[in-house]
Amino acid sequence: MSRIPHTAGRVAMVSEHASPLAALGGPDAGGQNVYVAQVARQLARKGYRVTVYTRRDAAGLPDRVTLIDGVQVVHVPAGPPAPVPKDELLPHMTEFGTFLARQWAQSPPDVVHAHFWMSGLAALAGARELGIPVVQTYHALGTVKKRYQGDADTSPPQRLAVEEAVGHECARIIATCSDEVAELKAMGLPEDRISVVPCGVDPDQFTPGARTRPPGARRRLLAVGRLVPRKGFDRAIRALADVPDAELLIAGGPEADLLGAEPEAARLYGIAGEYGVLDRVTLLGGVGRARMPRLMSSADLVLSLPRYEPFGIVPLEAMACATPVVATAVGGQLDTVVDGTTGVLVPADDDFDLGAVIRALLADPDRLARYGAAGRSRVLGHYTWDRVADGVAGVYGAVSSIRSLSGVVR
Ligand SMILES: CC(=O)N[C@H]1[C@@H](OP(=O)(O)OP(=O)(O)OC[C@H]2O[C@@H](n3ccc(=O)[nH]c3=O)[C@H](O)[C@@H]2O)O[C@H](CO)[C@@H](O)[C@@H]1O
Ligand SMILES: O=P([O-])([O-])O[C@@H]1[C@@H](O)[C@H](O)[C@@H](O)[C@H](O)[C@@H]1O
Repeated sequence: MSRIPHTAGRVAMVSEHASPLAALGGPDAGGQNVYVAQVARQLARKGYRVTVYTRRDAAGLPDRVTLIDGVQVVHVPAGPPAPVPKDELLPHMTEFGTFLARQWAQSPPDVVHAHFWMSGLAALAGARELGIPVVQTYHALGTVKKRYQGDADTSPPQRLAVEEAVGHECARIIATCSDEVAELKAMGLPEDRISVVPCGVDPDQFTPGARTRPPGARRRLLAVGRLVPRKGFDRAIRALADVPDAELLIAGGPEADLLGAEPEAARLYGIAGEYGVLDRVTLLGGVGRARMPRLMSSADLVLSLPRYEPFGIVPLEAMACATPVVATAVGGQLDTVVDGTTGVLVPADDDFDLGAVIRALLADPDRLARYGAAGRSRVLGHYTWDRVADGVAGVYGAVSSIRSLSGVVR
């Protein structure tokens, strides 16, 4: 592709805790980081100039980093220049918003795209006086998190009210799936200001690979995500007890040699011990982006078993690798995984006999191959980051003076 002149418009993305430069798999680094990095890259390819504002979480970071031509990442001073759990960041959003207001007064973007509720707050603080339109993507909703996590939810108490206020004030909300639209409507947010644009996958990075393993090797089940209880890795471990000829790999968390200090890793190994499958479960720790496609292609099945999931990028990555998915019938997985075509949707409730579903699939190579091929073709048709960026650019065009160049600049 030849170098593209940047003519389409200036986009400011605000992603307070989720940097496109971060390593993935920890409690606060996952899908939002991937989304921001990928959409920013694709927009730049289409001719937009994108600046991503994310919190400075280490003293030595440069003020500004070029991600690729057309995408800059700015490290915003807001709170201590050290890691802070995202649920403790709210008090630093005033400083974040003041920084944005100062930057944008000097050099205003055409549109601001805020990611997560706290970014919405900071983005509106920076953009309000200047009249710059703010587009909001929540990635996760406090109402849903509270419903499922109850007292275990460590979000600050202001989250629900701020989330709602941001939704009322922003120019447009981008929801990622129909389930999220229903949740937003239940919050009282106006449907006519909600656009649905899903998340995506890079089909050139995530490609089908050889699934060959040495003779006699166990069948491989894989689960991937931030190493947090709500991702349902415990369900995958319990199901493994009913699938005698398989191993389960779990990717997520810090680097493998630091897993020992991770309470969630200890909890999962404890469950594996209790169910007698310790010798067949391996926690890999955080797996880098370069290794992920090969890992996903090496699996016979990817298990995505969260109790709730706003969207879920992991099933798309598996499908792009032609690996069938067993997923809980929740959130965005209801849109992406087609039951009986690209995988199997299972109830999120713990009593369901997951082992039986997995055994039946592993015993049927034709079905696995069929589901894998259908998954790949589904992501190519609906879920590439390139398409996602077109959808996002369409929303920018609707709320700002940016002329949408989707489909023109390639
Ligand atoms: C609870 C919640 O808020 N979930 C949402 C969150 O992402 P959340 O982080 O929960 O989950 P996702 O499955 O969407 O994304 C995880 C990403 O991290 C990657 N990964 C994970 C572990 C690892 O070791 N290495 C690695 O690269 C995965 O390959 C994937 O690309 O925002 C996403 C983007 O809106 C949504 O799709 C999720 O529904
Ligand atoms: O699951 P959760 O704790 O609400 O919040 C998550 C963040 O911590 C994570 O960084 C991000 O990638 C996800 O999109 C999601 O927003």
